[in-house]
Amino acid sequence: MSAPTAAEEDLLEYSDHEEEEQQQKVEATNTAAVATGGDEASTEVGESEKKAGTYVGNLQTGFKDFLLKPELSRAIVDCGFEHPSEVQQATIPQSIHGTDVLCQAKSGLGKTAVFVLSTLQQLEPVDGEVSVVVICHTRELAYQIKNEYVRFSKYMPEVRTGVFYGGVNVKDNVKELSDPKSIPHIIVATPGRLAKLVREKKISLAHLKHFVIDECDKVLETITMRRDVQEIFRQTPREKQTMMFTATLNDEIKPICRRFLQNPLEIFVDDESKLTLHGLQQYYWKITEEEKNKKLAKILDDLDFNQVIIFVNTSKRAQELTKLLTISNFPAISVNGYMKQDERIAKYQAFKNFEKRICVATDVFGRGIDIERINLAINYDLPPESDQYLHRVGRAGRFGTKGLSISFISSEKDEEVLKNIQDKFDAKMAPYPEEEGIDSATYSNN
Ligand SMILES: Nc1ncnc2c1ncn2[C@@H]1O[C@H](COP(=O)(O)OP(=O)(O)OP(=O)(O)O)[C@@H](O)[C@H]1O
Repeated sequence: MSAPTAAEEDLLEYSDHEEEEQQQKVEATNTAAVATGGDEASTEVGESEKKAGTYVGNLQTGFKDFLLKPELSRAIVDCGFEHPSEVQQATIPQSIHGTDVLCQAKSGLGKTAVFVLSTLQQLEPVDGEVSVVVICHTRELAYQIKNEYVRFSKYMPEVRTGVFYGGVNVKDNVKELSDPKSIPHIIVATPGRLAKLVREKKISLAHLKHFVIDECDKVLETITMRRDVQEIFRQTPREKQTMMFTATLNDEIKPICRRFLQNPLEIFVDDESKLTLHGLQQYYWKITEEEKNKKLAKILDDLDFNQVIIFVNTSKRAQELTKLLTISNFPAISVNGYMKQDERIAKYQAFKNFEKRICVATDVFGRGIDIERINLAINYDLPPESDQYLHRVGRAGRFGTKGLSISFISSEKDEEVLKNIQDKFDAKMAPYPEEEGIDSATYSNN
């Protein structure tokens, strides 16, 4: 097979969900389970898992109980983390010792810190050797994860982290990889660009110790990405730790994940209704397509939001809506697949820095993106499938905070998806109370 051209390579990375979607069928069962070695006859996570709405597990447990390196413990304190969340408590004690992990846990409850802390704890940096690879499905998420590594390795000045994704000049990557003194010990990458660098022997993964896939269901269900991941994986040593994370994991993708894993710790929220975020109020609003702009303006006028993310289903619609909002005096940022990569990252950073309060995005921002001040997520277009809904609304109400989501329902297809969401996730979605409004105290964290 010939190597892909630059344009093809860009296509290998997920941009907007119109490209590839698979309807997923998941059977919900009634246990939140931790199992090892692929044995799904599992043990329960613990009492705290059963309490609806809890995000911090046993408050007696502190990060100090994990006996992390002092330089890591200091960085955790600096980041303001006081207690590990449930998923962190359930996973870190084993993952810091090199156990493989397959982990499904709610959005926004700190899966990133599980693999960042576990890999940094075990890392012994050697010049010229890549020890950790983290793969994720979008460039903005790769950039965000790289920043998490920078934050937590603050007191480990010898550790270098690099980020590689399509849409930027490959020569810059090659330059960084050509000198042992600049080769990153930790690489965060999207699959297309990393596969290219591996294929062209610009990078050696012969010393790799940890292989992580974030949003693993998305990465592995998208055929092009799965092919790239396999190609990369084949270039890594057999003896290594492999970890995978997501909020949604259906029964079809689980066995595919397991092919990469050896005797893993498995953490599943088998009862999908437990994936609903309890700090998040969810509403739907049945309106026509033509009414959407007027109703959106009403929401933006009426609600006292901190930052809002508005999801649409195509890049073209993102651009048009951003333009319309801006001329209507709602200054908005857009992040979508039509933009040049450096512009996309700049907009992401500007929104994260609170330079604008409104962001119109496609599914480029639908998963993983962590912006603390977002307390309102609007589905201007409903996504075509229910898992994606869960990821999108999870951008509001991060780490147990309060938030609000409003979804426009304007077609028969939307009605169908709405029903699936309500059946699957036990989401208590109410009609949007246009007349009486919503008390801002119920969705503000101030
Ligand atoms: N123990 C903790 N204490 C306080 N804040 C935390 C803790 N762990 C994580 N956070 C913060 O919670 C937010 C959400 O974490 P993160 O992005 O890792 O969630 P996630 O589980 O990966 O979500 P998603 O499934 O949406 O990608 C981040 O801002 C992170 O810094």
